[in-house]
Amino acid sequence: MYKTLSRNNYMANIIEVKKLSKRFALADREVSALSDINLDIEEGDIYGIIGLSGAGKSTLVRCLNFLEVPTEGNVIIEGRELAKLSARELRRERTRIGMIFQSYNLLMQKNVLDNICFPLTVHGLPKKEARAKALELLKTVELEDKARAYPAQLSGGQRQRVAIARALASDPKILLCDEATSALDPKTTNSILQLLKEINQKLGITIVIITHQMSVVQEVCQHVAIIDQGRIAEKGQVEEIFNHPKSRAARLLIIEGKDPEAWTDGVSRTREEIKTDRKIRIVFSGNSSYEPVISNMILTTGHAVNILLADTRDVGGVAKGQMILGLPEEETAQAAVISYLKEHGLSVEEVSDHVQ
Ligand SMILES: Nc1ncnc2c1ncn2[C@@H]1O[C@H](COP(=O)(O)OP(=O)(O)OP(=O)(O)O)[C@@H](O)[C@H]1O
Repeated sequence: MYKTLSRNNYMANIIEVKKLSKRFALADREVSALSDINLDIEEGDIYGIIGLSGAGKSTLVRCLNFLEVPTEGNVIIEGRELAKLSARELRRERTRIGMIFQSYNLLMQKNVLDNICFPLTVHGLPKKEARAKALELLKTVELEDKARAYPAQLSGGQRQRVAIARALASDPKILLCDEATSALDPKTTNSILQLLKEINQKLGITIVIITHQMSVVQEVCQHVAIIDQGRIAEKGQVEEIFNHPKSRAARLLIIEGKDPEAWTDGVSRTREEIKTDRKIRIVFSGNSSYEPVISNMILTTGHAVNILLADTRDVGGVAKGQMILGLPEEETAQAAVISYLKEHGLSVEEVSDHVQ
């Protein structure tokens, strides 16, 4: 249960998933949603679980708090084996695990304050105390001025903030987020992710984020597990997996992006222009600023490249992310471009049209 960090310093796993499988029995057949899942999530981590549609993400997140009981295996929360708990103990355990969803799940007939008070009064907290706590939580999510508003009067981002405040009301140790930003535009997504980061740092809550977007994982997660057809394809530190994706699923999610808007408008036009299909992927992992690198490369080598995919962000003046470049036709020009990029500290790998 404990990992040694140094001689006197131990990092505890707050969630352990052991050999977990989940099968659903249908009238005529059985569906295997998850097979042999093993995960260790450290206390204080922001852990991403990413996969394509149907991979098993939602089933896995529901198994983490036994809303869905696994067919085999176990989940251990702070040393307590969920499979061994009575129904009552399980209900108590669940109050320490908050959950938010893509669809917010707010009570539309109640105002914001009452939505947050509801789980508190249900658990017996006097109304006055519940309201005081709900008002505090509204400050945490920066919605003090919306206490009397109804969910229908709020934007998607504001509704998700209310859902977060409600999830925090029972002082959880863990917050599970199931596609919590999938319905939001990029700017609102970012503000919700920053709020989750703040909650993680200030309140010390461990956060598990289920998503199909690598950009979400990159923005906030320290560790990630990639799930493919119900199995863990790859797991580890986000930066390591992003820089060197090995499994088919990781390469699909990272290199092809599955985020079609990330591809530049000129993909088809560019493919005609370059007459060569040779493409490389470069990864910016922190010590280079991408615009000067690419423009300096063109100036120095005299060879142009086509930017087929640019999924880069400026983090405090430092480039993070990736680009896929279409190389010039001539082999000597290709070699010059590749060696320039490598000399300037970028990781370079060849990519094919279809990730295998
Ligand atoms: N209650 C259920 N009964 C039968 N099959 C189910 C049930 N829940 C999920 N499944 C199946 O399990 C597999 C995994 O589904 P799940 O919803 O966990 O995937 P997901 O990665 O969350 O997908 P999405 O991103 O599309 O929501 C799918 O094949 C799905 O059809």
